Amino acid sequence: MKIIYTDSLVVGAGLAGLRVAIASKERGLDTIVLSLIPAKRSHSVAAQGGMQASLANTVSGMGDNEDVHFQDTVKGSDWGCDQNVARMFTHCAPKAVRELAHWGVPWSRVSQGDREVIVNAQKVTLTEAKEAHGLINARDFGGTQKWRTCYTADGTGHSLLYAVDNRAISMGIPVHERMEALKIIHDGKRCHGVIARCLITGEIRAYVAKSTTIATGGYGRIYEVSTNAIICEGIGQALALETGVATLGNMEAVQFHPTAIVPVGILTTEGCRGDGGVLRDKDGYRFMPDYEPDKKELASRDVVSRRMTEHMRKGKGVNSPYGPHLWLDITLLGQKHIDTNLREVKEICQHFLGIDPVTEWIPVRPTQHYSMGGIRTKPNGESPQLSGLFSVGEAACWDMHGFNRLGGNSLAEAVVGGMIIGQYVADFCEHTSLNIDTQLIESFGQQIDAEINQLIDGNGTEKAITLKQEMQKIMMDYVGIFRNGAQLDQAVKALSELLMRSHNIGLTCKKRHANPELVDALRVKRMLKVALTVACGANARTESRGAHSREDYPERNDRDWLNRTLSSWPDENALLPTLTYEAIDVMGMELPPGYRGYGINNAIAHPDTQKRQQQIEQILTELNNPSDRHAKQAALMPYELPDQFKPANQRLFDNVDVKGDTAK
Ligand SMILES: Cc1cc2nc3c(=O)[nH]c(=O)nc-3n(C[C@H](O)[C@H](O)[C@H](O)COP(=O)(O)OP(=O)(O)OC[C@H]3O[C@@H](n4cnc5c(N)ncnc54)[C@H](O)[C@@H]3O)c2cc1C
Repeated sequence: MKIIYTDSLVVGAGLAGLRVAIASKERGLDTIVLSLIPAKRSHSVAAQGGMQASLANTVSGMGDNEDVHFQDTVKGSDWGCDQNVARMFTHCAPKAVRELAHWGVPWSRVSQGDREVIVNAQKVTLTEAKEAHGLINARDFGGTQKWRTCYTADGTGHSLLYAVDNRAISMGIPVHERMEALKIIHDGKRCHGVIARCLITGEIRAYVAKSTTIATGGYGRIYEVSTNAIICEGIGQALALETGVATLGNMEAVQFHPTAIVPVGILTTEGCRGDGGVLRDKDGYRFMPDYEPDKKELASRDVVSRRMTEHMRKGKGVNSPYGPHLWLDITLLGQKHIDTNLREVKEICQHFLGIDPVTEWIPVRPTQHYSMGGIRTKPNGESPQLSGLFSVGEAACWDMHGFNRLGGNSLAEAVVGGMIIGQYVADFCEHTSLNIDTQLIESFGQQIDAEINQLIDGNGTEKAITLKQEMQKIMMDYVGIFRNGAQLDQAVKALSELLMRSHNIGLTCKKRHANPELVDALRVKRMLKVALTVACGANARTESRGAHSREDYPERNDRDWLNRTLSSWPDENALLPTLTYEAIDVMGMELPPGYRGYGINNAIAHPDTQKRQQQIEQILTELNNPSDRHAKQAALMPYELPDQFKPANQRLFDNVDVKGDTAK
């Protein structure tokens, strides 16, 4: 087995992984990136709508800053996030957007003067300031108080990934494509790299490194219908899980996006609603204002997806051969707007539905979209259990999203998280040395060899693709938008049986090199373990928080459940994960639990909430300069950041007293 040594190993060439690799390389470290596919085809490229950062250039973003973005993120998470991390993130997001502009991202820009937009289905004129002309623009997205989502039409992920990958190429960072990481090399305390398999030749290689960063994206494809690319199968999470040491956080927190097209599940961006599109039922009636009078279509995604499902359950969905759906109406935005700002959506509608969204409504239904759960890390991105193992982006539970992430906060997490964690990874590499017994490396390589030999030479009778499809259906039917104990019990039982059956997989094609059947066989067992962490976590969490919605426990229960689920895998033969819980300390919160401002207001309070609220009031009254928001925040909840990111962000209208909504 070939052994390749490096300082900083990054598994995953999406936005998050590449950004960490750039940070390592900038610090002079030898850096290698592994990817299933060419970097520019990573799933980040599919992101449409935009990236949140509180630049406050546009008139509807005036008054925005880190504090407002922080509040939106914490409320969006249904108080499930790590508020320290949300602070690190919101502070650095404007810096990341400007850095990306410097690297060539053609952000949509503000044009001074009047422009007509659609707000709440009405034409409204916005007047952009002369001073803002040419600065980075922002659009409205769900769950935010300000227009904060920076965008390049509806191809934001494409622009970002191309710019970041081009930057990585210009720095000479090697991406080893078609290399699939299958096992983490570790000694129970320290991570030493991965064993990977070349998808073309079948060669098994060891990559041994000072730091190993898992940036493999989400696990959406454990579901039957998902907006995710087909490679988003959760193998990164499985890598960590199979160490038996590293934990996964909040795996039950799975987001359903309100507007994927029916039946195939391709996304139409939240930008459609952000720009003024509305949802209609079978009668053409705009129903969201009845459910959410304040935010309407722009409540956060978990809320809108549930409201849509409720409405369809009342018989208001449009019947189709593929089940009921609702309509997304963007006709009111007009051809020019759609052609310039939503052109990918238009093409998707034309190519996959044969309709023109300029004149016709789009059939949509909530569909699996995002993984809030992932490899649990500390705020510096490192696993609390395995030193040298880092994780970032959708693969990780860093945890800035809690139980629901806001639209536009994920691209931002990938680049901002990559920017910050990249520095911690580089620090780690600079202060550590490679010291590993080569026998340990060989033993992990032999485990993968043995697994492949068993599949090829054994006489198993199960088909990997069948097990995968059964798993995907179980997840869709029983671990979806609305969950209940009876169905979750069924899901756990059925998934465990599938896991048992996966030990008896056999192959029709016995080739060791490029062999999709072998790839599926290696993955499905891992995917099933990931699926079990989701189903078991959901079954155990007897409350509703963010995207985790229990019909039998409809309240958010801060008293008993203000915590993070940690899953680990006890041993190779186990059929269920072990769950433990990490408390979220209310007394350390800058923003104690409260009402989100949308959705149902039914939380059972945590006993410390009132105490912390009083403590905050006390701290604020004792401040010398209560109008200095940086001093205020530092007094309430100081947080760590690498030095270069600490300076305050500057905004065009910093010294202007902004009152209320400036739309006229
Ligand atoms: C259709 C769609 C639209 C979206 N639009 C938006 C948006 O407008 N705004 C927003 O904020 N978010 C959006 N998101 C979410 C956002 O795009 C993703 O969360 C984000 O891009 C994930 O980036 P990442 O770097 O973590 O992972 P990815 O971009 O998924 O990259 C994962 C990488 O890991 C590699 N990999 C995976 N497994 C292995 C393995 N075992 N071995 C080696 N390599 C491996 C892959 O090859 C890939 O390079 C959207 C998501 C979807 C599905």
